[in-house]
Amino acid sequence: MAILDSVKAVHSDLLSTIAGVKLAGLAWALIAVFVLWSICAIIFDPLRSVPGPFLLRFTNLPVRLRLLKGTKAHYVHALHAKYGTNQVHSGPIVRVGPREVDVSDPAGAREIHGARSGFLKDPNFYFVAKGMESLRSVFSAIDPAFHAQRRRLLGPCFAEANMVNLEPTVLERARLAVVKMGEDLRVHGNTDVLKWWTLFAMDVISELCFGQSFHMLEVGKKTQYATDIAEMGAMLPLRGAFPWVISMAKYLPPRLFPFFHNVAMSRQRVVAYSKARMREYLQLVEHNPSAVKRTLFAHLVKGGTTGMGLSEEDVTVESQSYITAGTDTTAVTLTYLIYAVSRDEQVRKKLLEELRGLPDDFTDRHVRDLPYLNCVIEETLRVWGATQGAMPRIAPAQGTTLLGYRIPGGTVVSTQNYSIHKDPEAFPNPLVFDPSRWENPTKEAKAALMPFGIGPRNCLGLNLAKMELRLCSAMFFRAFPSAKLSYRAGMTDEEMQPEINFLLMPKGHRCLIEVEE
Ligand code: HEM
Repeated sequence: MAILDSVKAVHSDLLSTIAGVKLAGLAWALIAVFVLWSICAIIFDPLRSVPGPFLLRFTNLPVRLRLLKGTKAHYVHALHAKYGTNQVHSGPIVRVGPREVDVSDPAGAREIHGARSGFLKDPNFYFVAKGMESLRSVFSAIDPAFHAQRRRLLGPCFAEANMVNLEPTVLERARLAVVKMGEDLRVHGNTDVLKWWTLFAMDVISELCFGQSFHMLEVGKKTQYATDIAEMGAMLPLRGAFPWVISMAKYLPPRLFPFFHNVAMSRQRVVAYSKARMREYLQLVEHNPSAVKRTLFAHLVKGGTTGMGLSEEDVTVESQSYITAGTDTTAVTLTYLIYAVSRDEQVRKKLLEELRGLPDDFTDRHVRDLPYLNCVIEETLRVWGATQGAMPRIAPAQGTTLLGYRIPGGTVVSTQNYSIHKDPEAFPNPLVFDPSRWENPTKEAKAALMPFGIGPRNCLGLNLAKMELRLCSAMFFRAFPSAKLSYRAGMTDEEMQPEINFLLMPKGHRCLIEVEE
C-alpha cells in the first residue's frame, strides 16, 4: 500500500513538473515570438525613419486614449515640438501610430489636401458605416468622383452670390440671440454666450435647410432634435479612437450598454424628423411657393421635387450633415472671439472704434470689409477656430513621398490646425492673440492659415460661416461694449481651456459673460 502511495506521489510530482515545464516553455515561446515580431516590426517598418516615440511603432493606444480625453491634439503638438526635425530631414512630421503620421508643415498640408493629391478622407473617421454608403453626404463622401459631382451641384447654394438670399435669416436670428443675451444679463447678471450662439447657429441652419427654424432661441433651450444631434456627437471621440467598438455596438444588450442604445434611438429620431421636415418643405413649395422661405436648396427644388440628380433623400441627408457641420463650428468660434476680445482692452478699444461708425440697421454690406473686424476674425480662427483637431487622410495605394519621407499606401496621414496655426515662422509669438498680425500679413502667414481646410474638401459653408461671424460679433460688441468673462456661478478661466475632439470646445461647455455697470 505504502509503495503504491509513493508511486502515485512520484507520478503526480512528475505530472506537475511536466506541466510546469510545459507552461514555462510556452511562456518562453511566446516571449520569443513577441521579441522576434518586435525585431521584424522594427526592421521592416516602412515608417521607421519618421521620428516619434518608440512605443508608437507598435501601438497607437496612447494616442487613442488621449483622443477620448480630448487631449490628443495637445499630445501630438508636443510630439512635433520634441521630434519635429532632425539632421536628415527638415520638416515637422511625426509618427503617431504603427501606420499613422501627423504633418504640421503648411506646405506639407497643401500637398496632402490639394486637388489630385490622391489622399482620401479616412472612412473610419468620417463615419461611413458598411451598408450605409447610399447615405453619403458631401461631407462624408470618400469617392472623389461622387464628391466632385455633389460639390458641383451644391456649390452654388453656398456661393458668395447666394449669401444675399441667406442673409435675412442670419440677421433676424442674430438680432434675437443678442436680445436674449440682454434679457439674461438683466435677470441673472450674466449670460452663457456658448449656449446662445449654439441655439442661433442651429436655428439658422435649420431654417436654411427646411424653410422653418427650430425656434430654439425663442424657447431658450435645445429641442429634442438638437439634443439628439449632440448625443450622436458625443459618440465621435469613441468612434475615432475605437471604431470597432461602434461596429460591435449593435450586438450589445441595451440594458447593459444604454449609451449605445440611446445613440441609436437618437439617430432614428434625427432621420425621421429630417425626413418629415424636408417632406413638409417640398409640399409647401409645391402648393404655395410664394409662402416659402428661401432655403439653401431653393434653386435645386422645383415644384415640390428635387432635381438635378439629387433625390429627396439626398437633400435630407445633406441637411443633416450641414446641421452637424455648421452648428458647433460657428458657435464655438464666436464664443472664443468674444472671450478673446473681452479680455484684451487694446483689441476691444480698437474694435469698438471701428464698430461705432456702423448704422443701427447695419447689414453684411456694412461689415464685410471692416478691416479690424476681419483681423479679429482671422486671428480668432487661427488661435481658437473650432476645427483644431486631426483631419485624417489615407495615403494613395501606390504610396507617396512627403517632406522627404517615403509614405506607404494606406498610411493614415493627418494634419491638425492646432499645430499648423502655431507655426512660429508664419506666426511669431504664436500663442499670443494678436489681430494686428493680419493688418499686413506675410505670405507665410496667409499660407499657414487654414481654419476652413484647403483643397477640394475645404469647408462648403465658408461664406455662410464668415457672414455669421461678422454679423454676430459686430452686433454683440455694439450691444455689450463692456462685456467681460463672468466669474459668477463658479465660472473659472480653466473652463475656457480647450478640449479637442476634432472640434474645439471649452472644457466647461459654457462661457459666462457679464457687462460692467
Ligand atoms: C466657423 C465655422 C466653420 C469652420 C471653422 C469650418 C471648418 C471646416 C473644415 C476645416 C472643414 C474640412 C473638414 C475635413 O476635411 O475634415 C469643413 C468642411 C465642411 N464644412 Fe465647415 N466650418 C464651419 C462652418 C460651416 C457651416 C456654417 C457649414 C454649413 C452648412 C459648413 C459645412 C461644411 C461642409 C458641408 C463640409 C464638407 C465639405 C466637403 O467635404 O466637400 N461648415 N468645415
